[in-house]
Amino acid sequence: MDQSTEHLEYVLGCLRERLAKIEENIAQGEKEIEGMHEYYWENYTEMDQYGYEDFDNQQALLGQINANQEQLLLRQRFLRMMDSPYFGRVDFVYEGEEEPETFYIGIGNFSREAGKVPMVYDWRAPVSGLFYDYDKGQAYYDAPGGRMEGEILSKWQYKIRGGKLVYAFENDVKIDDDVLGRELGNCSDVKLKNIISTIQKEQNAIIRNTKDRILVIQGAAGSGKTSIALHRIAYLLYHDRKYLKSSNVLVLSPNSVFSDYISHILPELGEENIREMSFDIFAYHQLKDVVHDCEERCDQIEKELKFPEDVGLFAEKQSKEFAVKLNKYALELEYGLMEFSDFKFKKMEKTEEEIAGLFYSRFPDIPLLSRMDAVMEYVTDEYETLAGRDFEEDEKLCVREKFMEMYENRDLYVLYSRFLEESGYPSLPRVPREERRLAYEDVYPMLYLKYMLCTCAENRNIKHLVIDEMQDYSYIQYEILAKLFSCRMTVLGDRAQTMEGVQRNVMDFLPQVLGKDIRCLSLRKSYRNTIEIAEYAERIVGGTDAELFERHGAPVREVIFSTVEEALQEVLVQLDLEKFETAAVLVMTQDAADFAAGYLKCRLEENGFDTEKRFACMDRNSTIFCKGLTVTTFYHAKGLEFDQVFTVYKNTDRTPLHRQAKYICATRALHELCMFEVDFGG
Ligand SMILES: Nc1ncnc2c1ncn2[C@@H]1O[C@H](COP(=O)(O)OP(=O)(O)OP(=O)(O)O)[C@@H](O)[C@H]1O
Repeated sequence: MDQSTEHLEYVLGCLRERLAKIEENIAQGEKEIEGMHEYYWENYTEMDQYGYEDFDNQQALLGQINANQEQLLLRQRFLRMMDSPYFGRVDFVYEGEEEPETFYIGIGNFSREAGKVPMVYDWRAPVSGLFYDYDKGQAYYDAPGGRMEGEILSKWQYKIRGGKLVYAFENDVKIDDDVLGRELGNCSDVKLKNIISTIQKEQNAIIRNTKDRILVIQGAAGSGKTSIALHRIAYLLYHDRKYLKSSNVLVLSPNSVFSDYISHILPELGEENIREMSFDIFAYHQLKDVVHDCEERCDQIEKELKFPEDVGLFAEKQSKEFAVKLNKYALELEYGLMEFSDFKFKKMEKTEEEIAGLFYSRFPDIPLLSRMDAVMEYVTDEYETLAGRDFEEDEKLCVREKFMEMYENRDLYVLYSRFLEESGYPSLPRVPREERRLAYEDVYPMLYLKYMLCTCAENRNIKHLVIDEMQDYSYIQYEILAKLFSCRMTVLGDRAQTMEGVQRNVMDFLPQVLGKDIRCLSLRKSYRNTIEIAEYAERIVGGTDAELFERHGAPVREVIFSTVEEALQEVLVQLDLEKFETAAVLVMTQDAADFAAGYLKCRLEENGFDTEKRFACMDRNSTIFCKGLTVTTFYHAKGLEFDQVFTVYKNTDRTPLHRQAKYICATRALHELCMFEVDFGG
């Protein structure tokens, strides 16, 4: 047995022992909990009348439950480590010492007994930085007690699966790229995978950045932005357990399956999953008292694809200039909207002047439409104190109604529509609430106006916000986000993947909106695609400054067909789900996706393919990312990747938005890409 295997056996043995002890602790803990329950039920009638004993019992029970929970989590981690206890090793000699120390690095800390020196270090521990940041030679890491300097004598990389050593390499011959190449050459694990064994130096600097409140990562398609953002969250959770819990982190996701797509990274890294939110759904919830329905981003994209010459006022209405106009309008409403009058309810009285005085002088900082509530509460409190009694509920309603009558109008829909008209834009249709469907171009401006006119509850529970695909959010959306969240942020994106005709660089305005303490870092190296695919994709957008990872594959196949059916027939010929785990047919519009999905599903079923399990047509309502073949639009495929991609488009699809769409499709492919054009004449 060689040294590597011997050490592995030794660590696995220790893990087994520790697991056996944990099992004992869990069984013992469960017994204790059961005993406490029994004791309680047998004795609760005799416990002291003040509840002290009851309280003590509850505390003890809670303590035991927490202790057991901790043991269960440890068991989970160590069971995972039985499969692969570590993936790296650094032999490091501290300055002034002679003997090197060996550090094994894995998914989590492991020591033979709780509190003893670890046999394996968590990849997020300070010492593990040596593994990611340095080759052999002088190196240092920053420990809580200060900087630790020394020399790396050797560095090793291991692949261990099912407790068996697949390979072990000493790392001074630039094996990094070999190992990474092998990892990237594998078929996708269906969902996004953790990359802890091959994190690159430039990526590590971002993951371990704790200094900057707002970190913006700009990077080429496939440069690992999403992966890094999630590893960064895992790192921050590990280093700041007291302040940050998984439930304090929120991801703004680009599509409805994204949450499923990233769902197993954090649990794999021993953390609980984080929350995810679609901004469009959030906006709808915020406006549903005012309108019946709101269009989503995908409705807007579909419109732009179908009627490219009539893109409407979308861009204009999301701009800074438009937000400035809305600000001005909100200021004008300060006086224009108010119709103060004398107030009288039973013996409670106030003159028009008194109310206006309170409104403008006492509560000037409260947004206009929420301010009258403050005035009402003030006046009511005053009266109730003097009268020595509180109003009944129905009286309160009556009082509120009278106060609210002092607004000429409180309907946000009407106010926004008036603004449009006054500013020279077409107004909104005058229809009852049940028929109000808000066009996408008006959703965020109306929400912006709402937050100017009504108090917006800042989301204090969220302490870290991740914004993926940052280029897809507009100025006005960032203004809204800034009002909602004042927490730390990781913002990531790629301007080359903008879903509009013109590529958007949000860094042009982000510092104005989020403040100056933004650090912007870029990732130039792209890992997802083979060289052939990446170079092809670059040509679509006229080049990017991405550095490509040297991994070769089949050339991109470009074929022209006369009908969509012929193109889809060829998809069936080329589709290789023996070789690949995931494949996708990506098209421009939802109609095209529905047609392709219907056609392919029928043909696949004729051939005995299990479409229940291995086929999906992904649309705005999908929430699961599946193995097998997915048919969807380019905009739903944002942020995802597939082993084999077929893009089917028409030869007439030639607008700048189509170009962006093709780029997004092409960069989704890991190993094989087919670009199928259908000749519609034209
Ligand atoms: N250091 C790494 N080691 C192994 N794989 C990596 C590494 N960095 C990135 N990858 C892989 O590259 C692919 C792209 O990563 P990811 O989806 O995070 O990139 P992205 O920049 O968010 O892409 P896009 O903007 O195109 O959606 C994934 O398969 C990921 O596992």
